[in-house]
Amino acid sequence: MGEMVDGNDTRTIAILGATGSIGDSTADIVLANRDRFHVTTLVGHSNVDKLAARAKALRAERAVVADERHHQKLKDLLAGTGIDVAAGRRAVIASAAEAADLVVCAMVGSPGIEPAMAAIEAGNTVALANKEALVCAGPVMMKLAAQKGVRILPLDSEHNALFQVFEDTNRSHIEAITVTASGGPFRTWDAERIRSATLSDALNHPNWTMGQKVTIDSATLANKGLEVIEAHHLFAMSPDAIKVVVHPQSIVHGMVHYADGSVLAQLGMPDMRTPIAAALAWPNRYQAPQVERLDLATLSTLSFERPDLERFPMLGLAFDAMREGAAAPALFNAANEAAVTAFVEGKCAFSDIATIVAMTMDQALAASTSRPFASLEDVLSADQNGQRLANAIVDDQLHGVGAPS
Ligand SMILES: NC(=O)C1=CN([C@@H]2O[C@H](COP(=O)(O)OP(=O)(O)OC[C@H]3O[C@@H](n4cnc5c(N)ncnc54)[C@H](OP(=O)(O)O)[C@@H]3O)[C@@H](O)[C@H]2O)C=CC1
Ligand SMILES: CC(=O)[C@@H](O)[C@H](O)COP(=O)(O)O
Ligand SMILES: [Mn+2]
Repeated sequence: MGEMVDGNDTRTIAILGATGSIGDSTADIVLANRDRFHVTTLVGHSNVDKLAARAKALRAERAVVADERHHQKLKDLLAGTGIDVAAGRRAVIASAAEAADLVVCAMVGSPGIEPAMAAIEAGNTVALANKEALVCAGPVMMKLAAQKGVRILPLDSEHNALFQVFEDTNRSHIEAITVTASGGPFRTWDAERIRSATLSDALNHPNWTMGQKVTIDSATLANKGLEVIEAHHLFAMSPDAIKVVVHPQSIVHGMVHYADGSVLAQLGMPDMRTPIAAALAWPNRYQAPQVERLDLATLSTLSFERPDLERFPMLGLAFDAMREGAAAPALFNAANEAAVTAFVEGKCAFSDIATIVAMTMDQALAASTSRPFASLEDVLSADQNGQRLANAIVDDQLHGVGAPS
């Protein structure tokens, strides 16, 4: 990536997931720093109206839609603009592999694994929001990044916070890191009420405006579980050195605990444009004029509490998966993706998400000897296996049991 020497460099940037929530925040930062970026490719899945509008607004070279059924419409929308158009999964992966100073990986879920790996294989710096890709591919992805000398810049707010602290301090004598959790919309709900939570309840995040899947993950605390595994790989921290604390205001995003008792933290308003600006500008700083400035005296209260693993079993399951290693994190993620889809489709109750994940992991791990992943194929196969098992549990065992009436 081009280093900022005089503060006037221009970075080429590709954005995968350009039409999503992270895509929105990334576009804001690019537009606020227009002369800093040259946008190569924007990738979306099916929202071609938004993709075309964004490609024009960001003056992108190319727009790629993953779902080929929308190819013609995208061509029509961008006719006469000079913006190239492509479609299909191969084109998405090829976009990630094109030379760019930064590839923002912000697709949701395991479909983002191969594009992220392709970007790293090509030697591109990756700005990673798509935590599921790293959770699934962990050691394979980190090994490839090390081999290729590729830096993975975290966009996830907590990991970006920790990255910022690490960048500014000596990375020795670290005892632990803390990832904060808002606690989600059900932080104060009792177990019975959580059991029958509706989709609209789950989408009512107290602090962050995000895509549907990560918002539901925040409600189950699966998001925090994924983030713990993400931190394990990104920062090479042992499972015992990764802590989670519930912090309902989402102002303190991450903390690093040192051997002398010091704890360094990064703070900011809950707005993804701050971590995105920090990652896209690294090792410098760019403008994020849209972000409300932090005023602690106005906020007045920052509170912290322990997570409750009984009401939120997904967090404990994620710690188990991280400690088990090998296929377990990919299975955890795959089962969660399938269970969240089932919940969204009304096929299971909110609390069944954890049941489906626990059953999937028990079945999968009992049926195979757990060996470390050697390749991307191992990762993709565990993902498919986890999705298949979880979907079978939804169809065969939970059918009609947990579904809301
Ligand atoms: N939103 C946030 O604040 C945060 C998000 N993250 C992580 O970032 C990732 C993205 O989250 P978010 O932006 O909220 O999600 P959204 O659902 O808002 O956006 C997802 C994006 O991915 C695209 N997409 C979905 N499936 C595919 C596919 N198969 N191929 C190509 N593109 C695809 C969508 O296209 P289309 O619009 O056309 O469907 C859209 O651009 C997730 O992994 C999430 O956990 C992490 C921290 C914070
Ligand atoms: C903005 C971001 O980074 C999200 O991943 C956030 O962490 C979600 O909030 P929760 O703390 O509720 O999971
Ligand atoms: Mn996060």
